[in-house]
Amino acid sequence: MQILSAEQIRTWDQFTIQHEPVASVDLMERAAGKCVRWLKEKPWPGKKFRVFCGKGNNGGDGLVIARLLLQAGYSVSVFILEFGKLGSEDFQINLQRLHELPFADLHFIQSSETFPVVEQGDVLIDALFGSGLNKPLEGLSAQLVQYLNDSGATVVSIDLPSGLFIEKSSLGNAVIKANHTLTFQCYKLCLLVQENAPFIGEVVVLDIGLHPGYLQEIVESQLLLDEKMIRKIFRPRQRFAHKGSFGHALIIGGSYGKMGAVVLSTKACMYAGAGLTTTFIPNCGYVVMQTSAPEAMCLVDEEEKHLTNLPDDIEKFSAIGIGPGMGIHAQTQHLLSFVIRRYHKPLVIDADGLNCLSLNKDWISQLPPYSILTPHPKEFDRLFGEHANDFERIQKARQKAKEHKLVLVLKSHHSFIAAPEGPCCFNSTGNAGMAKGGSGDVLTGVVTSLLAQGYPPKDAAMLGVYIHGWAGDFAARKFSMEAMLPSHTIEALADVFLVLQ
Ligand SMILES: NC(=O)C1=CN([C@@H]2O[C@H](COP(=O)(O)OP(=O)(O)OC[C@H]3O[C@@H](n4cnc5c(N)ncnc54)[C@H](O)[C@@H]3O)[C@@H](O)[C@H]2O)[C@@H](O)CC1
Ligand SMILES: Nc1ncnc2c1ncn2[C@@H]1O[C@H](COP(=O)(O)OP(=O)(O)O)[C@@H](O)[C@H]1O
Ligand SMILES: [K+]
Repeated sequence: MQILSAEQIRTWDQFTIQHEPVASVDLMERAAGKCVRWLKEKPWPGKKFRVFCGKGNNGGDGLVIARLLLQAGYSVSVFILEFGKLGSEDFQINLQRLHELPFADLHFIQSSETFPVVEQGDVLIDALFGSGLNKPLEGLSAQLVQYLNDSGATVVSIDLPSGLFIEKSSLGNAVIKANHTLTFQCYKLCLLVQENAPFIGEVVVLDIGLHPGYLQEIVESQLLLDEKMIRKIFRPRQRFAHKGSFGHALIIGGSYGKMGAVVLSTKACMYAGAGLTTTFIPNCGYVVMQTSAPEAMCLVDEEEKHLTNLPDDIEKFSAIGIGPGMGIHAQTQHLLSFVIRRYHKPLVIDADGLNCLSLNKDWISQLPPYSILTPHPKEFDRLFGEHANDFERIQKARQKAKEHKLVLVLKSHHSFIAAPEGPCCFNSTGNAGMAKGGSGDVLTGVVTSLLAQGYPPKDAAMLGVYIHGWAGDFAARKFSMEAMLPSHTIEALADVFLVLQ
């Protein structure tokens, strides 16, 4: 699914109006109709709707929703936030239509004294502002948003939680805290970033039938990964394949007390299909590794507790994943520098591998082209400097991916993948049960495995991130988000591949 800018969404509306063709007010009717259909499917115990409208087209949507709910027999009150300006054309038309209903309960909010009493069981429909927001809310609008947020009632936002910017940070601004966001036609950037988690609640994308022809006219710049895209990347195993067909992966990691990380990566690498997997670990981890991952071969550093010296012939490996649990000892940093100089194919670098890189930033420009780095936001900031918000991080990831020819995976609920070429992607799988130490190590193993199997680096990152989250979703269904472990995510890769076949 494409992720469009506010400007593109406006143009898409206009394109639809022209090419379907459909009158703008009828498109609004259709959009609101979809919202009402969704609302009707829910039980809403109080069944009392309070619709808050601005005077733009988002408010227009609110008026149509109110009318349709009224006609369906629900109890509805409408509150229009008054700015002293005339509403948009479609707003005015729909205000008139609402007035024509004999039983419309309509109010205008002109000051905080006229804020209505809101009860906990009420369902608030937030149609104050949508994609037309042009500055942070202030004055009466901001007060109303605060008032509604404090009410404790369930909030359903139409298109966007009011006050939320689509493409820039809204941190510190007055924004509606929605329980559900019914957004039109496509995902928007603001609904994918971690920092907006308090505002967006459950996101439902409603197909309002915008004209598909428009999508052929635009250059794809950011996508939300979906199963269809993943199936295009995934390559089923050939019948006559042998273990040599699926590459030989090397996982480098571990230190005293952190052997679990490299064990998880190693197992994930095998479960994701690598032909052969070798690990390079400090001596203290030998028994641990051989016992917990007997299918993997084990190379052991002479040093007991941390990594120091690799054998010279690392070029023979089809892919190398480095970092899980390896610590940042000076000798381990040196080992990373050796790998960067000696190995010429793309690397996968995670966790302490990234931390070692942060301590030696000039190595970033020396990384083999198309290496895959998988930082979480803190690791990302250590590498590329402090960022005030997620939008800045995403922008920086795009820039650094191009500048250094890297594939950057910024991990989060919707992990973001930036590559030197082509559209950037957000992931759509995964759940909060994966917010547990070790989940990242599993991802390292999966991506290294796919790289070893010959997937191009960006594909390995996209497929890896997607199936990692998908496996997490299977694990959560089986064990609950609370009790699931990264080990369960590894085992659930089996469920993913069974579906993908
Ligand atoms: N045909 C269309 O264009 C469709 C539009 N739709 C709805 O239209 C919305 C966009 O409508 P609009 O472009 O009219 O914009 P909005 O309704 O989001 O808001 C714009 C209005 O609010 C005012 N405003 C913006 N920022 C403000 C601020 N900080 N403080 C106070 N006032 C502010 C503007 O001056 C304008 O009057 C979408 O979010 C969607 O809900 C849907 O009905 C689908 C079809
Ligand atoms: N709430 C969540 N929703 C979806 N995925 C999540 C969530 N929390 C964590 N994850 C995923 O789990 C992994 C965590 O990685 P990381 O932060 O490196 O953890 P660790 O280093 O402890 O293993 C990432 O791939 C991330 O996308
Ligand atoms: K809204």
